[in-house]
Amino acid sequence: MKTHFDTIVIGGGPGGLAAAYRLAEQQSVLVVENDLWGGTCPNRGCDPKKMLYSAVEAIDHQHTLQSSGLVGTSYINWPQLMAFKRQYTTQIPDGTLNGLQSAGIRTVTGTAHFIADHHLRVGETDYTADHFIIATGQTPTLPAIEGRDLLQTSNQFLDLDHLPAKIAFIGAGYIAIELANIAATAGAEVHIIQHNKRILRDFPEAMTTELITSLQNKGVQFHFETTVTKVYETTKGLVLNNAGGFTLTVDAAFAALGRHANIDELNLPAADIATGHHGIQVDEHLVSSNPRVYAIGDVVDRPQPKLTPVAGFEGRYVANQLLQTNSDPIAYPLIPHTVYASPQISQAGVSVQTAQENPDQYRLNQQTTTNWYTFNRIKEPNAIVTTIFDRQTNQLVGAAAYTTIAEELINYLTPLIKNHTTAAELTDTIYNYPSPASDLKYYY
Ligand SMILES: Cc1cc2nc3c(=O)[nH]c(=O)nc-3n(C[C@H](O)[C@H](O)[C@H](O)COP(=O)(O)OP(=O)(O)OC[C@H]3O[C@@H](n4cnc5c(N)ncnc54)[C@H](O)[C@@H]3O)c2cc1C
Ligand SMILES: NC(=O)c1ccc[n+]([C@@H]2O[C@H](COP(=O)([O-])OP(=O)(O)OC[C@H]3O[C@@H](n4cnc5c(N)ncnc54)[C@H](O)[C@@H]3O)[C@@H](O)[C@H]2O)c1
Repeated sequence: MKTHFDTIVIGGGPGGLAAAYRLAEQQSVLVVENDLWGGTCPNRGCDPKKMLYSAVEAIDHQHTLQSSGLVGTSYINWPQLMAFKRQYTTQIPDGTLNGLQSAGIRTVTGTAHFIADHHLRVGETDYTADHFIIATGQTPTLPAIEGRDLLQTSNQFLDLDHLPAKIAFIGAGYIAIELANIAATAGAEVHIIQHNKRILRDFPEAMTTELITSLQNKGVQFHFETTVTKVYETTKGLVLNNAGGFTLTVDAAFAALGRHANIDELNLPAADIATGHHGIQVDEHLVSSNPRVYAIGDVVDRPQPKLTPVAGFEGRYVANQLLQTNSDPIAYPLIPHTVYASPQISQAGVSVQTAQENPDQYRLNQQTTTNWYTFNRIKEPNAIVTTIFDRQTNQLVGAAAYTTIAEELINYLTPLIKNHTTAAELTDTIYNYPSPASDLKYYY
């Protein structure tokens, strides 16, 4: 059995797979995965979350169109919605494995750990390689409090057979907000417990404040400036409390206060691979402190957002470095982000906060677009689109949107920012009318 490879990839998620497929065009490649082939995004992240969100979007539209001739109400049948999600997720691990094997990539299921500089052990077998790519991702973080083991995480939420009647989320980032919105729309009583006053700290505050109201209208209850210090079980359910007098009894509680890098099992000191607070330290070429070893995706200690397209971009970048088709330091394109709530908030490029802090450099154009045809047609209750311009060049440099179509709007605006497209150039393009794209010139 072959045990030496040109490159060994540790982790079969979006980052590792992007690297492996590109490398396999010219190299012998082994991928090691210790859990679900395909990684977080398709098994217990982006994709299953958005399968559940499909029903939420439909209910939201039905709700807002009630006064416009759409009669009747729908509700979510959780077990059926979960079956719909599972139809998708159950195919992922085998499909991923078959895809890799068809591309001539060797695969091993097991936990990889280093035993020396270029030596990796999986189970009883030792493997060597000229290069390694660590793409082991992240795991949900549980708070260091009494009773923490009673808390569940997004992994369990996205695979619940039955929706508990009363749910708490600890944290108010992407995961808490997206899952709380799904649970509340599906009929649960939902509480969000946040240690400060801010939700979704990377998104514009004016928009997150609107989102709080929108979620409250769905029945979500926020407990701000509240830190849970103890969790325990009673016959009535799980009790979350703190010494300041906060007590909440729920049927299930989910920790959503961030994720940490999967590095503990890798025995990184054996290969002299340095780590920081947020994972594996890498240079501008994504090389770790060991020149044979690269790291990509969520496991990396870098400021870029931890998102699937970022992991894939880094995977392809490292493969091209190893195939010597690119030797430049990594240069990221614009990275749009969306929180899939009701409505969505999306942004790309220069942030609203940066623009507000630098008024001499940037001009902000914040428009309430609720009454524009596009938003009125779907009875959007409150839509805001903010565009940001460089004062010197008058070029579009950033955008943020608060609407049910924010994800698509930001997908249109991202290339306009990237290509420095002017308003005049936009009027030379014919888009389908009426559609979100035919509004683009009005954001200038
Ligand atoms: C609930 C949720 C929703 C999300 N929604 C979105 C979204 O809407 N859009 C978006 O862009 N991103 C989203 N993300 C983030 C996205 O899932 C990650 O950014 C992406 O999966 C990172 O890819 P990766 O390859 O770096 O890591 P992962 O996908 O985590 O893959 C790493 C793999 O390595 C394996 N592994 C770990 N240790 C070892 C070891 N020692 N040996 C062998 N294998 C190992 C793991 O089992 C895992 O399969 C979401 C995440 C979560 C949790
Ligand atoms: N739509 C998307 O693209 C999407 C969706 C879900 C997840 N993700 C990715 O997954 C990552 C992890 O998501 P997340 O929501 O777990 O993390 P996050 O970093 O987005 O949010 C963590 C939240 O927990 C709060 N918090 C931290 N410590 C706390 C404590 N002790 N008590 C109470 N609250 C506390 C923070 O203030 C913050 O609100 C995201 O950063 C993102 O990269 C992306």
